[in-house]
Amino acid sequence: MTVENVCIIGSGNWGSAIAKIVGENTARHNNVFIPTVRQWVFEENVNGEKLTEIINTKHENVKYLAGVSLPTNVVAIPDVVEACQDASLIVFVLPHQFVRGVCEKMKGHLAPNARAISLIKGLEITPQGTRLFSEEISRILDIPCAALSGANIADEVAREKFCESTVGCTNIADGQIFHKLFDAPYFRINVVQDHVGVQLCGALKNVVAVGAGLSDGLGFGSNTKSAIVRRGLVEMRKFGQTFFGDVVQTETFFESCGVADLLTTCMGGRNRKVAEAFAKTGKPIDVLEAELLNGQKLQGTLTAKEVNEFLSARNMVEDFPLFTTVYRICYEGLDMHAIVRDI
Ligand SMILES: NC(=O)c1ccc[n+]([C@@H]2O[C@H](COP(=O)([O-])OP(=O)(O)OC[C@H]3O[C@@H](n4cnc5c(N)ncnc54)[C@H](O)[C@@H]3O)[C@@H](O)[C@H]2O)c1
Ligand SMILES: O=P(O)(O)OC[C@H](O)CO
Repeated sequence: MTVENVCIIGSGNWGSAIAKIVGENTARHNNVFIPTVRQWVFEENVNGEKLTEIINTKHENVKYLAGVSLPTNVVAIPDVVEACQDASLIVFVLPHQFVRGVCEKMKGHLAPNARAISLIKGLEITPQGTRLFSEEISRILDIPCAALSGANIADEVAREKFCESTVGCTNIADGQIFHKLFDAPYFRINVVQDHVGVQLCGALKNVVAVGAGLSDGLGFGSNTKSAIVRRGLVEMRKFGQTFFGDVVQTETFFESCGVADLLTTCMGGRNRKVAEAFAKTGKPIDVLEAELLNGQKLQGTLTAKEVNEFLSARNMVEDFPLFTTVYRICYEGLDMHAIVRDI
């Protein structure tokens, strides 16, 4: 059996939580994986010290996942080329706005047997249409790419509170390897072959979460939020059916990446939190992101804009009233009460 060499690209809130799981699993299954996991960390100064040095000495990402110990076999590296060299399994876990730039730097430096998995929740919009991040990574780096997504708020996963997640992988043998890399007693993995549906759910739920946060901020109750969640789920499935046809399976919406992630993100996620504050204060979203998230990045408003560009180009904004209303409230100054009036 080939021994797999793992690297992680990204070290934010989710990147750090997943590094804990991956580090634990490579050490446990040392007949399948080389125990050392290299993690590319976007270098920054934290209280006068380099974040990579803090991670490598204290074994804690004090900025993005404070209070959680990382396995000592996870090694932080500031140079992305050095981090990915010789890796056979590459885990991408970055805010979606940075993916293309980072992949361009990695291009031409990968091992011939490299395969990737994307944990990114977002969509890449191109003039031709939407592109999933697995496709964008495959296109730039010329390697196969699977996807992992689920009802996984990073802080809860890192504190080993039980949850599930979904791996979407068309190659069955690689799906089994990814199962070994991520599955843990507190992080149960189900592997499906619909990697498109897995990613579509992960991206679109963030737009619904913004709607749920607006509802909370305006003082509506559980019934209203449930209505937004239900309509969001309908639009997510419709988006999949309309633009990806039979490639996206209805069953995928019942996996952790589907309805479960939609629920958790609308109850406890960062998109919900910032949208609630937006409805309460009227401050610009980017100001609230900086004030409330300590360097973590919001995905839902950006995805709402990207989805709107995609739908506008096809004259289809009215077919997705919730996605469109979230966009108009966040970017066009539409009255926030439209979140219940216009959907
Ligand atoms: N946090 C969660 O609970 C969670 C759970 C599941 C999935 N996700 C998804 O995982 C992905 C990564 O999210 P996260 O929570 O790890 O990140 P995050 O929101 O904590 O983002 C901060 C990260 O972005 C990096 N960064 C900042 N500027 C950069 C630049 N110019 N170039 C490259 N990197 C830069 C920072 O160094 C840091 O690692 C997202 O798609 C998110 O939707 C997040
Ligand atoms: O905090 P959010 O809104 O980015 O959501 C986090 C995760 O995607 C929940 O699974």
